[in-house]
Amino acid sequence: MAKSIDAAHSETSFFGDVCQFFDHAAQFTSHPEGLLDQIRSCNSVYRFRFPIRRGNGFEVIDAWRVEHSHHKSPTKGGIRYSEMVNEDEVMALAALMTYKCAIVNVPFGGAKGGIKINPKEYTVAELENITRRYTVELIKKNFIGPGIDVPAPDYGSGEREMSWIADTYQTMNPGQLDALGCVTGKPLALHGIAGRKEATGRGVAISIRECVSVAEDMQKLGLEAGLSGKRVIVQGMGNVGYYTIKYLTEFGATIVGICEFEGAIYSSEGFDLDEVFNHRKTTGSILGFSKAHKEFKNSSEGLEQECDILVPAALENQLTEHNVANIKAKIIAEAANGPTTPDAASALIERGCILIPDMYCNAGGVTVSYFEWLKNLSHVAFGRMDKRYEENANLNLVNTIEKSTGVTLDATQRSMIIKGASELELVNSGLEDTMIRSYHEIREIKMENSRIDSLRTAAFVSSINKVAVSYMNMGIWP
Ligand SMILES: NC(=O)C1=CN([C@@H]2O[C@H](COP(=O)(O)OP(=O)(O)OC[C@H]3O[C@@H](n4cnc5c(N)ncnc54)[C@H](OP(=O)(O)O)[C@@H]3O)[C@@H](O)[C@H]2O)C=CC1
Ligand SMILES: O=C(O)CCC(=O)C(=O)O
Repeated sequence: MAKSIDAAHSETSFFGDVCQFFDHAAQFTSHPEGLLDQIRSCNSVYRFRFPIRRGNGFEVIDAWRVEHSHHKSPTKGGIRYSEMVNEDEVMALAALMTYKCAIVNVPFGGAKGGIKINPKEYTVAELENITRRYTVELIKKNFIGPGIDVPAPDYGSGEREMSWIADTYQTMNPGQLDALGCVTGKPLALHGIAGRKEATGRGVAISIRECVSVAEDMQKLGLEAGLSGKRVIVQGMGNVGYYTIKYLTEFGATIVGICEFEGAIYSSEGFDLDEVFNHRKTTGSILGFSKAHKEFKNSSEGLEQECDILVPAALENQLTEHNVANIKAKIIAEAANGPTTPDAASALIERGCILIPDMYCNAGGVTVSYFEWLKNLSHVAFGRMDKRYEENANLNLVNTIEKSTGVTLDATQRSMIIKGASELELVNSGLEDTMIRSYHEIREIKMENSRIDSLRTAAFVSSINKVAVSYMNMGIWP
């Protein structure tokens, strides 16, 4: 059967790349081509334009929302604010959301949004107008709602934009009890959830920690198991990159390189995240940091320096046929969506590198978004009902044990045992469990079939199978 128009996208397009990875993995499944075509294609592509007032005139803004798959509702995915955004990119990112949610068992279909602006060139008031008008356009076409399609932050957007979306949706839907579940990544004060801002980076760090914990796999790379002392280069110090560095450092890794838009820095002794962050904030550039041993005005040279692990956490198409030969890392952790082209990925795999695929590696964000959505639907913070109950039960247990054994715990031991879990602790525990479990799920799929060449192929096999089961169970209506 002929492939859909979507799948036939140019081989050089980002969506084409995602379809190429999909098709490679699909050969390890037994689904009919019609079903595979349904899974692979984007179900709804909404492209729209709207005007905003600017200076003495007005400007027309291009925007998109793509719902890739409705095998589960709502659909879910961030909104990218970037002057480079285009329809192909939003389609690719929406498709990745479908596979990502399936891998980590988050019960959503995939979606993504895009607004074609460079947010740095707009005032806060203009950004608010753009975001609110974008939301209204989604409402008009039924492309947003707690049970329909739930946006979140992505490149160029964050808590502030999510607040404007929530407020606009709530205003346009007075009395809708679950209205705040229309978007995730909101600030805590607007019923966001503790830990969402850090979640993607935290999840990336956990995915890497899990990967390097498998001694058998590390031995093949000539590396010791464990993160301690592993040299890491991170590209992008935005939301995802910043928290990835923070948690990798906490887990014992050494950040030897950081690459940003304007250049890259390298130090074999490792960087302190906040020193570099503050230097960039004060001077406007990562370059000129006094503790760097080397610096590169051409940022991509930073990716090619000596390290064990490379974490692209900025944008797609960073590792390509043009630079892959110079990459020294043995492990590539795709914190960004789509940072490695299919050609570069094949070269890395052939060389024996481990590639932790984006659709798993950065799934911590949507995992915690799912927790936020659940919190919004239940109208109660996690831990609120049971924290005190748990503490009282633990206290009774400790008292009973002390009494029967004659051993008295000191104050620190007592409070550690008695303490009930806070929302943040529950969120982090759910995130950690999800990332660890999913890593081994995809690794197992790879190990079970020697023809499956990479964790990405295994991840696609896992998600194709899960989405296929949903579609088969749903049947076709009418
Ligand atoms: N936010 C989230 O929860 C999730 C994000 N992702 C993905 O992670 C990636 C990063 O997103 P996020 O951190 O949210 O975005 P941000 O906008 O917070 O940060 C992106 C960072 O990357 C830098 N950057 C951009 N281009 C380059 C480049 N060519 N070389 C080096 N640095 C560059 C930016 O620099 P500057 O400051 O100069 O603009 C910025 O510091 C994207 O691919 C996104 O889709 C995936 C899952 C969830
Ligand atoms: O948190 C979410 O819902 C989605 C985040 C996102 O856009 C992504 O994972 O790429």
